[in-house]
Amino acid sequence: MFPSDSPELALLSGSSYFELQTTTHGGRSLFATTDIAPGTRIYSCEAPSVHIIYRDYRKEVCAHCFAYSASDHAPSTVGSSRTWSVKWSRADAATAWFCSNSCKDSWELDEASALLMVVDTLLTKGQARTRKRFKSPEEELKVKFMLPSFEPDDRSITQKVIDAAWESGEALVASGAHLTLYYSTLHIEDMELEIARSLAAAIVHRYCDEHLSPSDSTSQTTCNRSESWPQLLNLQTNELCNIQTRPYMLNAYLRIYVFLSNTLPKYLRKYTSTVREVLARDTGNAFGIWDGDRRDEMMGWGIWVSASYFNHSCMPNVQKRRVGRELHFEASRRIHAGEELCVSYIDTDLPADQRRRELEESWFFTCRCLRCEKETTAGMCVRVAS
Ligand SMILES: C[S@@+](CC[C@H](N)C(=O)[O-])C[C@H]1O[C@@H](n2cnc3c(N)ncnc32)[C@H](O)[C@@H]1O
Repeated sequence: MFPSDSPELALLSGSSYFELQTTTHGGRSLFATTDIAPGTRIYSCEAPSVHIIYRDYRKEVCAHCFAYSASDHAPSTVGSSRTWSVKWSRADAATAWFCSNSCKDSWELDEASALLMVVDTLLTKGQARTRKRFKSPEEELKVKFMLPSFEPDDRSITQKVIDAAWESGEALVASGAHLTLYYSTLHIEDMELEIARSLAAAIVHRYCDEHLSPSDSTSQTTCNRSESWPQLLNLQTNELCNIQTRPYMLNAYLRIYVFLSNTLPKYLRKYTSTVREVLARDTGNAFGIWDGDRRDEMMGWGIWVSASYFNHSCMPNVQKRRVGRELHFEASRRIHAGEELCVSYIDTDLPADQRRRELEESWFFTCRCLRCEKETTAGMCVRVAS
């Protein structure tokens, strides 16, 4: 059971349909405290604490409600360009697009919004400053050994190795001349820039949360970040299994850390520990922001902190639906008091071995849901019998 002042309980205390429990098979999970009729909205999570819309979609996805202008349901006001026409722009900042003036107004109420656009432009300019060529093979070699590097099939990754790699990153950031050379020859790639943008968004939100006056903190301006930083930190971390599965990601993470540490304005640099903290939690806790129900295109992703407490089942009883910025969770069948409330993270029509592989490779866990347990047991019986 969770103490009454635990961050998890504070976060989920609004629901009369469930309680948080610790399971033997899959960490913390939500359990029904009452019988629930099909179609009942069990929970809504207001807005992501961290999110990113990929650059390629910026003109087509409303910066506030994530409506997609090129979807089948787009209103006729969207012209042949298939982009939204309501804009927010400023000389030293990236432009934001909206599906309506009311979305623009709501977005502007959050004081982090304009700052994010300024930081976005700094990052784009920063990327251009990382494109210097090496003066000589010796210089290239020198830069190569400034940070540790991991190969795709590296089997040596332990928590100690990861900690040491991050310490090297911090030392490089503190190093002056080495940093200047490393940074200018980084050649930050577009996907790394996207990750850097999402981490910069988390940093800006932390900064704004700390610098909002107490009177503001109860106003509408903070409603988009009702789930605060300590609650995000309380999410399960997947750092070790993520890096053990994809060691090369650590190379990218360190490069992004150095890039942000040297690109962000000085007043944001004190928050660069956010980079590792978010990267340890986004894998396994983030939800994709998709274009619609058909899930053809992922336009970005976000962490809706309280929504991350729903475990997975290959026979789910809860359906997740995004409505604008909100995530809604509804009973997909009759649920009895005491049942675990689960959504599905993957396509549950896949055969057992494919589901298992996808959950292990992309979500880093072996599924212990009732269906998988049954199918595994049945498989074992068949193997014994044959
Ligand atoms: C989004 S989090 C869900 C909340 C998590 N249980 C916690 O304590 O923070 C996903 C993680 O929960 C666990 N999990 C979720 N569904 C599971 C399942 N069906 N079988 C085993 N573990 C599961 C895995 O550790 C997975 O990485």
